[in-house]
Amino acid sequence: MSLNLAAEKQVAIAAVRRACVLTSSVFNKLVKNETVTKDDKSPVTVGDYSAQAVVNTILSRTFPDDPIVGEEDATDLRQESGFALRDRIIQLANECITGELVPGEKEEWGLGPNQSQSVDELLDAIDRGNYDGGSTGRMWTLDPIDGTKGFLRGEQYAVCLALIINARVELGVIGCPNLPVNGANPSGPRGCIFYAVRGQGAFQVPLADPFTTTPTRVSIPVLPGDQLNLLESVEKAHAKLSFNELVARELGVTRAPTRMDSQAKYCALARGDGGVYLRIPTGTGYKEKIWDHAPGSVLVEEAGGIITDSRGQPLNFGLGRTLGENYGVIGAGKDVHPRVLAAVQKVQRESPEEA
Ligand SMILES: Nc1ncnc2c1ncn2[C@@H]1O[C@H](COP(=O)(O)O)[C@@H](OP(=O)(O)O)[C@H]1O
Ligand SMILES: [Mg+2]
Repeated sequence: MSLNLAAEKQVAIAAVRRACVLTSSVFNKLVKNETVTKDDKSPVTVGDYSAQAVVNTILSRTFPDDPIVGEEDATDLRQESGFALRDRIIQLANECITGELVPGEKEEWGLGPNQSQSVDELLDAIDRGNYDGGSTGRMWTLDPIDGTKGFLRGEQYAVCLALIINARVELGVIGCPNLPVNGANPSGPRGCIFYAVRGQGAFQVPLADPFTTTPTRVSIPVLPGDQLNLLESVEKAHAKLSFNELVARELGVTRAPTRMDSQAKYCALARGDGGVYLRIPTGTGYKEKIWDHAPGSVLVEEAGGIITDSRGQPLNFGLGRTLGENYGVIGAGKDVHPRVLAAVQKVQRESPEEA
């Protein structure tokens, strides 16, 4: 049975859009600014905290009883050493919250010129992301800047929000400020929001105007082997890319892989930008976080795809803040997924040093 979730969807899209405006402006003000050195992580810290403050403020107003599993917590900002950072974050969050309403937004969501928040209110909002997760009831997952490395490079990153009910992802919204609106035209206009409610399909809307534009339904086309390519992380520490090469060979994939940071990969897969999402653990014991996969997985499933781990099991969003022991992630269209899974398992058997 499909839940309606119309109100949740509307609020989540609005929250993600606001957070994308905020993170884009942080990038333009701080990262492009010559005074920030290449290794300086402060823009991403400022962007992460303030975007989480904004999204959680909106969720607290609209769904006050829902817990939130968010990536950040405000402990560091409550110490004296964090006060300078805290003040920048509060200012940015309030600028974002008090921006004029756009069509589709409502003042009772805590948005608009009269809704400025106190320091304590915003720190408490950040800390509302400290829920431990679990297998029952409703909870939101939030990654305010997924793909922090991509954000700093001016490449792909995403603002990612999902609603999980009884361990099943029912709603996912992903904002991609730097993703081309049309995957076939990489130099064209950028900035999209993708969303899906389970049972209702997957959609793309422009980030600049998500409520008044007719949504485009996205789905994964049936692709012949020679048109497939692998969608994979940029960061070598996040996934075993040498394993992907062996799987590509096994599948007869001739196209070069597409490397991009963040859940923008799930979005690219969902709209048929030629791919198979493949994330094989590097063997460090790292556990995947639920906020890094919840919205992307429902989006791909609603676009007609399948998401499993390398055993062929569904991802388990009911174990807490992580997905538990890491068996990786495989995402592909329904027709292709069984072949990818078989190829992954074959490489695991035949090249155990890679598995
Ligand atoms: N060793 C590791 N293995 C797998 N994923 C990791 C990892 N270390 C960090 N990550 C996660 O990978 C995410 C980025 O995904 P991708 O590799 O697809 O771009 C990061 O999200 P953040 O950037 O929000 O921290 C982080 O949560
Ligand atoms: Mg992340």
